[in-house]
Amino acid sequence: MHYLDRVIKETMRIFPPVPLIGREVTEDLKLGGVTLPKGTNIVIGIIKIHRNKKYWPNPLMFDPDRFLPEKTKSQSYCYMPFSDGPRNCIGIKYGMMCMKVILATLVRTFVFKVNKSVEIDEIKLKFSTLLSTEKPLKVEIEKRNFQ
Ligand code: HEM
Repeated sequence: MHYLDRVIKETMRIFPPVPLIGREVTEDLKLGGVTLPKGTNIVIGIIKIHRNKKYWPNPLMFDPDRFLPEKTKSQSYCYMPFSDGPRNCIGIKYGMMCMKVILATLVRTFVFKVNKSVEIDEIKLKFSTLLSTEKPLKVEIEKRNFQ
């Protein structure tokens, strides 16, 4: 389950289900040489942060070991699929638990195959409240044979 945990985290780094969040600036905020006046509406690009090579070397390489316990200490705000701060997701633990149970059940029951693999940088994304792909990604599913 530890490896599955890292696989899910790495998947949500490259493909965060909630790619953007909005906030209102409640007081004048100096940020990188500009001042955002109180009342400004801002969009925080979670997906942009998750794919920024300053924080994630070779960002489009799928590497669950980025989330090994000894490597995760300094990442904090570079990784926030569930947002962060006082209004972050209240369903983090439940959401993680559901994803692990569902994935473990699917992998135990079925074999997943692709005819043609697609590179991560070739996957065109649609940005909305929730992230999705522009075109469906096709996967063949067969019942696993336990004999
Ligand atoms: C993979 C699963 C999930 C992801 C990626 C996710 C992501 C997020 C994100 C990014 C936010 C912050 C939105 C913002 O700041 O504007 C949020 C808020 C929230 N999430 Fe989730 N969520 C997940 C599952 C769940 C589940 C399972 C529940 C409930 C059982 C839940 C309940 C909530 C609630 C109530 C808020 C609003 C919190 C507030 O405004 O104080 N989420 N979620």
